Amino acid sequence: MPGREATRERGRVRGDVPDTAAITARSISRSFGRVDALREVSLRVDRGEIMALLGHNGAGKTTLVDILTTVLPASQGAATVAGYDVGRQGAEVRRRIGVTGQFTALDGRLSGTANLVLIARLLGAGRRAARDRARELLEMFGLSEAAGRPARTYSGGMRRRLDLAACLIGHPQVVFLDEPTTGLDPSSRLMLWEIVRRLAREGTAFLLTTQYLEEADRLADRITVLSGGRIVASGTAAALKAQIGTHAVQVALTDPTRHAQALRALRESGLSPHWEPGDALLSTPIASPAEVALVVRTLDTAGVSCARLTVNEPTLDDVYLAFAREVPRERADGRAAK
Ligand SMILES: Nc1ncnc2c1ncn2[C@@H]1O[C@H](COP(=O)(O)OP(=O)(O)OP(=O)(O)O)[C@@H](O)[C@H]1O
Repeated sequence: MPGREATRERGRVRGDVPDTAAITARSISRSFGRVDALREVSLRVDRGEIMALLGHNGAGKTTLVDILTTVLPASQGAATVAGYDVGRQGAEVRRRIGVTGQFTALDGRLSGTANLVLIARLLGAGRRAARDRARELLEMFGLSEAAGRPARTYSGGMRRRLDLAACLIGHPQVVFLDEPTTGLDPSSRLMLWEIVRRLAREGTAFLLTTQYLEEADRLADRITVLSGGRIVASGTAAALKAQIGTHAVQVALTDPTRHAQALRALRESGLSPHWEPGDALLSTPIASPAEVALVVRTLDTAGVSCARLTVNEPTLDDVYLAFAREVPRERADGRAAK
């Protein structure tokens, strides 16, 4: 529609936002009373890029996504999505984004097709175009066979796929995925990753929040780690891994009650080990394979013996724990600063 297009171009934020930017956030802060949920967060996601947002519970992920999707105003700072200012041009932003979870209220009595057709019609598509788009998406998500069944008969995984299909109906330029594969079986997970990659290759930008470090590692072009409302690390998985060390040593202790002692000794040797109750292995990133000897010597001197020791590439767990630790825990929990 040329008129609408012209209005869109006039409304586009002018200035320093280059054309390839799908999301820009500059010094975004948000407080809830005395709680600083986000503190001076700046990031950029380009068209066709997949960015993963990693963080503990309460790190600020939802708050950031809510601000970028115009659900919440920022207390400070500015952000654009698809070229529009989220504070001043909310309707323009909303027209160009897809948000998963938004359609969890899909009508269970309606079939998969009927649900998608209804949403397409609400977005202004003609009857024929709505049906075509619904068929295309149901096929893309492996739901063609179930297309005629009421959505309430779908499994959890199928409903999640239908939800993502629903958020893609309007060909959004930017898609926000909240924990996209939580609860999905491995094959549904792979299918979803494949669809996301394909859409990204076609130019759609994705911002996904995930607790699955493997998901961020395998799917995202770049990862942003949030802790206590601040960005504590950002970069490709490879760059983040390189920042904390080239390898990680994983150790299974012969006596599982000696973890605290092992952690203390390794820290005193200048290493950054981590282990949580319930973990089978204690892991510590090292700067070079030569430092394996330091780990062995340290544990030996501390009188802690190992049942097994392996050397691997650092995992995102190593990355996450190394960076997130830099913010005091009470901040990560979101409690107000003194
Ligand atoms: N409406 C609100 N009122 C008060 N505090 C809030 C509100 N929304 C969020 N917070 C606080 O802001 C901080 C960040 O919360 P947020 O939900 O953004 O974190 P999150 O990273 O999405 O966590 P989760 O993984 O648990 O969803 C938390 O301390 C939270 O308690």
